[in-house]
Amino acid sequence: MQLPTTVTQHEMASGLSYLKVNSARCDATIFLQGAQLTEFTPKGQAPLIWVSSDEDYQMGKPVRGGIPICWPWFGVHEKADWPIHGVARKLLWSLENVEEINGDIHIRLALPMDTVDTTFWSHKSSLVVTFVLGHSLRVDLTNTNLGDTPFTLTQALHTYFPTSDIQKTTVEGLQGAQYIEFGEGPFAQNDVVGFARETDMVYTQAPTVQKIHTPLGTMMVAREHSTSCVLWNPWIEKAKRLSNFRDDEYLTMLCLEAANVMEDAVTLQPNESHTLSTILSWQ
Ligand SMILES: O=P(O)(O)OC[C@H]1O[C@H](O)[C@H](O)[C@@H](O)[C@@H]1O
Repeated sequence: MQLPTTVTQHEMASGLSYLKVNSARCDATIFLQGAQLTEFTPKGQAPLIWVSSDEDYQMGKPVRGGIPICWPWFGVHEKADWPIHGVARKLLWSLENVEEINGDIHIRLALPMDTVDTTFWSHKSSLVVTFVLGHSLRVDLTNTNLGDTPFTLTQALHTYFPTSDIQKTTVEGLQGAQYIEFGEGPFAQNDVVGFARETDMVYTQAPTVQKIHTPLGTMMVAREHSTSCVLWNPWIEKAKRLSNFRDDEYLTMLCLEAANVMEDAVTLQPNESHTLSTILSWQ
């Protein structure tokens, strides 16, 4: 495949391959494993995406940060020994297309379905992700039913955002939504959300745009074809148990994840497609 001059492919000593984008509009990094974006920095602005400084980029392990793709289920499966957040984030995706369109770089990857363990997903389907990298970042995750029976899945674009101080960080735009936390709820979200403890809220009926206010600036987070999202910060105790996560890093990150979970799960009839999208930028 002929890459535009602004996109280069590299390999780490661990064997992980990644694409590097250095365009007039942004710098970005996307790993083929998990189709996981780990860097997006609009030109002249601060990084919009967080990755742990403890990350060691190993094969078979999702990177702690960036945008892990959770598919074909989000969170802990009802079969307790199945992997949390599904299987797509650990598998090698194939690079389908890279092109520059009106100054934006479009990168498309697909999950080769013959690499998905049929214990976990046996439906005839396709899963494709497209990153549109410009002054902002757009991620489109498209599922298509290629079989002759319907199926249902849950999923999320599990985006890690930076902050310089979680205690001075708020999320605006969830007011009016309902949330479940630690198996309890639904509760009504009436106010702007702050952080003072472990946070693991699954929102439904969520407005489509949130603003994350941090001392670094305000980030805009929009979703399409999604009425659910997840807000997460592990706080002190859970931070100690997480892989590739320094004990004090809960102070400098949060996740706000575009999702299709709970009543927002996706059911696709034969030949039907669904695209979950998230659009991210500094305000
Ligand atoms: O450590 P991971 O498997 O990447 O999961 C990290 C986190 O993802 C989501 O935000 C879940 O709601 C959390 O409960 C989970 O701890």
